[in-house]
Amino acid sequence: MKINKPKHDVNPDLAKERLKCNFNIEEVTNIIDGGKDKTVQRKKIEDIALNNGASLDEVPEECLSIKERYENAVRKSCVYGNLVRNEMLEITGIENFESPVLRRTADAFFKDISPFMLHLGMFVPTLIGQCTPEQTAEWLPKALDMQIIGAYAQTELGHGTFIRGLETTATYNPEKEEFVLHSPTITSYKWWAGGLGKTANHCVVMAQLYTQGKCHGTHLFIVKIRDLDTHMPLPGITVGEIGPRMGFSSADNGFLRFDHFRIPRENMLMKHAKVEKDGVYVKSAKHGKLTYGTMVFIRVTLVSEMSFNISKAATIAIRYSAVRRQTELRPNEPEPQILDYPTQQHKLFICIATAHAFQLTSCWLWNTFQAVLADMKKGNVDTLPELHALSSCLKAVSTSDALSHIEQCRFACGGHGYMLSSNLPFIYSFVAATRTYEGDYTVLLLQTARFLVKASEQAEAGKKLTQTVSYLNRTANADRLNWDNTHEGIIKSFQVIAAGKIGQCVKSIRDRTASGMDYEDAWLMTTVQLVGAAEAHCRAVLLNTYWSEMRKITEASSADVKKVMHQLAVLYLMYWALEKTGDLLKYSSVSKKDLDELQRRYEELLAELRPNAVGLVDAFDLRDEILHSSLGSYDGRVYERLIEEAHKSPLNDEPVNQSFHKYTKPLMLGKL
Ligand SMILES: CCCCC/C=C\C/C=C\C/C=C\C/C=C\CCCC(=O)SCCNC(=O)CCNC(=O)[C@H](O)C(C)(C)COP(=O)(O)OP(=O)(O)OC[C@H]1O[C@@H](n2cnc3c(N)ncnc32)[C@H](O)[C@@H]1OP(=O)(O)O
Ligand SMILES: Cc1cc2nc3c(=O)[nH]c(=O)nc-3n(C[C@H](O)[C@H](O)[C@H](O)COP(=O)(O)OP(=O)(O)OC[C@H]3O[C@@H](n4cnc5c(N)ncnc54)[C@H](O)[C@@H]3O)c2cc1C
Repeated sequence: MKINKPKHDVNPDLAKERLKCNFNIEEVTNIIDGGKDKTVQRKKIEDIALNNGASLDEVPEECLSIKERYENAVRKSCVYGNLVRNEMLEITGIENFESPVLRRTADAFFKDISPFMLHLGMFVPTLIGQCTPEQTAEWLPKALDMQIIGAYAQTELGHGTFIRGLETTATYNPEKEEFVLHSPTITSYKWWAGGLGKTANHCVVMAQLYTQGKCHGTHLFIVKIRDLDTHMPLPGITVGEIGPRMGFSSADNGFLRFDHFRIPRENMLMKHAKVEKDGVYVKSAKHGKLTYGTMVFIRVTLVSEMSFNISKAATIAIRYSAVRRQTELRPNEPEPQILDYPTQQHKLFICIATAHAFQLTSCWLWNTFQAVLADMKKGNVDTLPELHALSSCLKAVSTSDALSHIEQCRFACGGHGYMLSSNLPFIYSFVAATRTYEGDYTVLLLQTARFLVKASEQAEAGKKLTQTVSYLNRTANADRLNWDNTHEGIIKSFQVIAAGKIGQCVKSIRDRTASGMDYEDAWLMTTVQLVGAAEAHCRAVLLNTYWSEMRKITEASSADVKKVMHQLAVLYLMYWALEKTGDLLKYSSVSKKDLDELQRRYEELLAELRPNAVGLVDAFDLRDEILHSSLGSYDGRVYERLIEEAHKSPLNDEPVNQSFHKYTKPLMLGKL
């Protein structure tokens, strides 16, 4: 298999690591991609993106000013967007515009984020999910062809989480058959939307719909905000960029204020509800939250996005750890590679396993999502609450875990991991945002908790529950599980922990209401426990899904690949069992002896995986142009690249910086 042709000789330590690898790397790559044909397709698309050369920055993007950075990102986005439109979509098929493969090639162009990302990531999916067929025919081809560029403007300065509290109004005027969009307060400014500040000429806006004197709650509207020719904001629109932030530095997150801005009636996205010409409001949706569909879609895709980001960080940190040597173990012996330290393996091997766990879970979640969409097409919305609960907790936990694992990868690279040229700080700050956007961690776990409490009550009443909570049927009456030191035993114990925590929440709420509290207060007082219960449920789902999908997907694999995939999944189970020993002690009969045994086996497993560590990250098949890392390149020439990158610093353009003559010298001479 052709991967990453090295420009230089490969670092000898890294070369030796590759000789140690005892499984077929290409076979694992195919598993990750979802099949051999998918690998071939991915490589074809990557070749298109990478052969283009537009990704090459003469000056690293982080060394540019805010304006230059944005302008450079727009330049690259146009080249990239053109490639997506003219070449890549032909290969994936236009219906797969959100393919993770396209997302992956974007990283060859941007270390940070493209200002067009939200156009493809949220604007287009909203048109697909929220338009009538006539509206789709009107807007979608233009959006896919980049004739119009859109943003998703939902969050306001005063409200992100509580969508029902949004203040922007859309008031229908039947005489003119128009909606009037207005921002009545400071807190009603639209705030945060990616690409809105300078790039987009259209946006989807979430606003409170008023017609015939009545408010019907939040609905979506498509709004043209800039002239297509001059790009000037239209009269009645105030739009701009919200200012520098922790990451997302090459995109233009925006603010937007409406001053009685008029749009045609047809610009309300009317798939689930409409306003007739005379102002009559008609709701066709069978579920009240279908206008939140784009958020559910993105939460589903974020699980695979987290797998991709962890795999990047793990590749960088593991290749670096094979090259880096530090500290004499015994006098007069060479310093070991830092990858030989079990503490380093503990930080890093879980990252490889987690990337696999999230990838397999994301495929399973995607299939569940498609099945729910198919149900909804037939008018059945019964499966939506379970999908909402599932996508909420998996989004919350996958983004949160990804963030802490990526931080561990940075720690694992010592001082050099702090360099932007390592790319780890970019990956970290990008992923840090995912824990907040598209629904904050705590808020989404509380959504899952609502579903779990109801499910637990149904199990108590003897009702048969749906698949992801069916363990509540089995464990409703279980008190403490008899510890069973097998893989299935660990998974079962996580289901028992989840059931126990949910049961405890139900009990706390009941005790509190019994002592006179109203339900809302009892719920509020229990929310710390409810978040824990939803997290426990999510862990049970992740462990179970990873284990069963791994076994399915490796059924026809070679013995060596089966073995290493199995080892990774076992590592994942053991890691989480050891992380949650308190819960295991509370909800199962596990003893100190069992836990000591688990710890010993975990440490042995780290040692067993050690020879395959570099092979396992090579199997992610992340080309250097996508990794952008001085520490993680395929050739392992870490020190040469660090020096090369240092020379690119604009401060090295001249031997003496002018500030010496202006400030430092006068200070030295006492003339300041
Ligand atoms: C080149 C190719 C590119 C392809 C790109 C592909 C992928 C992209 C990958 C990565 C993306 C990259 C970059 C993206 C960058 C940035 C994107 C950021 C975009 C945003 O950041 S964009 C704003 C998102 N902003 C939120 O995320 C707000 C969170 N806040 C909420 O989401 C709600 O506000 C909530 C749920 C907290 C309360 O809402 P509420 O107050 O209205 O609801 P309420 O409490 O009344 O619940 C009544 C009943 O509805 C149920 N329910 C609620 N939601 C439901 C749903 N969605 N579906 C089904 N049921 C639902 C409840 O569970 C309950 O059910 P029950 O009654 O049975 O218990
Ligand atoms: C990089 C980035 C890009 C974004 N892009 C977009 C975009 O393109 N379009 C868009 O519309 N929005 C976008 N957003 C906004 C984003 O969706 C919101 O910031 C997010 O949903 C969180 O809402 P909030 O900011 O109102 O947080 P808040 O809800 O104010 O949260 C603050 C704290 O309060 C807690 N909290 C809030 N409510 C509850 C509750 N009910 N129970 C317990 N605790 C609670 C939270 O847990 C959190 O700790 C973006 C945000 C970021 C950071």
